[in-house]
Amino acid sequence: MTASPVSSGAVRTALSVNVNKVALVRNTRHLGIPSVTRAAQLCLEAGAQGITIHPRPDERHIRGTDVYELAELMQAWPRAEFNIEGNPTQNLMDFIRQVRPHQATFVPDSEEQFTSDHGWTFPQDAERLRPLIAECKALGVRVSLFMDPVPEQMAAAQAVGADRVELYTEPYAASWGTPQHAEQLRIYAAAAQAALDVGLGINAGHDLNRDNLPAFVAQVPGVAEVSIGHALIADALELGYAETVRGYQRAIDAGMADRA
Ligand SMILES: CC(=O)[C@@H](O)[C@H](O)COP(=O)(O)O
Ligand SMILES: NCC(=O)COP(=O)(O)O
Repeated sequence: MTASPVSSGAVRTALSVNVNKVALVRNTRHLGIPSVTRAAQLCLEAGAQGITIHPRPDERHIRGTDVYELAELMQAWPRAEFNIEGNPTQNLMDFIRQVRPHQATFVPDSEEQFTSDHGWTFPQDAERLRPLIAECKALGVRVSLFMDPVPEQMAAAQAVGADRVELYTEPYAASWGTPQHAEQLRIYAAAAQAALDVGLGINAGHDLNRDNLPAFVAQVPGVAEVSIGHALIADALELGYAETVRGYQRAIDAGMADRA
């Protein structure tokens, strides 16, 4: 599913479900359950507009086999998007070359990193990213750069060839329910506007959930995609995938209804 990154008010925020944590549970036994492809299928049937994975080099959750099995599954869902995240200086590019997903999200994680916790930094990262971005785009794969919400960094992200930025939203999520929430929204809105102003699309992710999602979608302009995994899969353990995805869709719809 694509969205225009320019007319922020017209952008429909797509939900891309990250199934990393289904794989994490699956990997604790040699039984193949819970199935990652079944989880993706059920989420897509319930209305998710995409599936996201982050095949880390240590295969702590998503394994190489998952990448190819999900790519095959996505063939049956031509209106949905496949988003593969990773560090392009590690193992990501081989998957991109072989699978050609709709989107590659470049994340500057080290191999042993506990989870993603920061974005790229310019100008330091520009020259090593530029050829890798160009290769993805030559393969017809959209490139999104995982970024901290720093307005001054957005022009450099565009200049290196990115199509979109994914705003790293843990600081926003951590502010939920605190006096800092309003200020965090202003920070992310300014970063998103700076990205829109240079023609970048806006994605967002990390620690988003049903509670903090509506305000983010309402107050941060032009969010084309949210990729959500940890909290959504946790909710699905209680509610099931279908009801959970519908709940997250309602949260997005509520945010869009409140857009200025
Ligand atoms: C980039 C990001 O914020 C997440 O998509 C990432 O996939 C989280 O990785 P873990 O699921 O390994 O914590
Ligand atoms: N890019 C963010 C993502 O895919 C999932 O992050 P989280 O919801 O697991 O924190």
